[in-house]
Amino acid sequence: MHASENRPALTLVRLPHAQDLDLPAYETSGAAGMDLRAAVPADEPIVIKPGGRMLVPTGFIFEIPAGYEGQVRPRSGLAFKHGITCLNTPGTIDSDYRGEVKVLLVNLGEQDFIVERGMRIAQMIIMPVTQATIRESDSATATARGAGGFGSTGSK
Ligand SMILES: O=c1ccn([C@H]2C[C@H](O)[C@@H](COP(=O)(O)OP(=O)(O)OP(=O)(O)O)O2)c(=O)[nH]1
Ligand SMILES: [Mg+2]
Repeated sequence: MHASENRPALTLVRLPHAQDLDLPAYETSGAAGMDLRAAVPADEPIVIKPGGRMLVPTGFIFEIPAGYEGQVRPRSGLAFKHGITCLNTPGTIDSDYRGEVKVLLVNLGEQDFIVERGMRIAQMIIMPVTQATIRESDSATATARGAGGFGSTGSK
């Protein structure tokens, strides 16, 4: 466990359809993310067809502390074994969002994928984030790179 004084406080609000689900938690002491579980009805699993996408509820509101964002990222095991990933990865959870966190899964595999209740479908990372001040200018300042990009410095 890392020193608690360095950890931002995260409040989770459990929604009625998540009553029996485990609270999202870090699975190991050094885990970067806490796993998110599918809050789908036990008798109505979600089926994601090959090439299809589905929005999967997690059953929780995350009150992300000011100065942080939530990032919803895929789990590598699901990606490797089933071709299941998050379509909009990393999903952005704003600190002022008070709706249920949902996970947009896409099936890049060849088989139907069945999302069952309580399945760990993605992970949530809490990251510091900054809002810039924004101003408009007529021209950009000069640099050595200039407008070069997309391989302009060579491949070796
Ligand atoms: O994977 C995700 C991504 C987003 N959200 C929620 C939280 C986030 O704060 C809100 C808006 O997300 P985003 O800004 O990425 O979507 P948008 O299409 O720009 O919607 P909006 O106009 O509501 O900002 O949707 C999720 O629950 N899961
Ligand atoms: Mg937005």
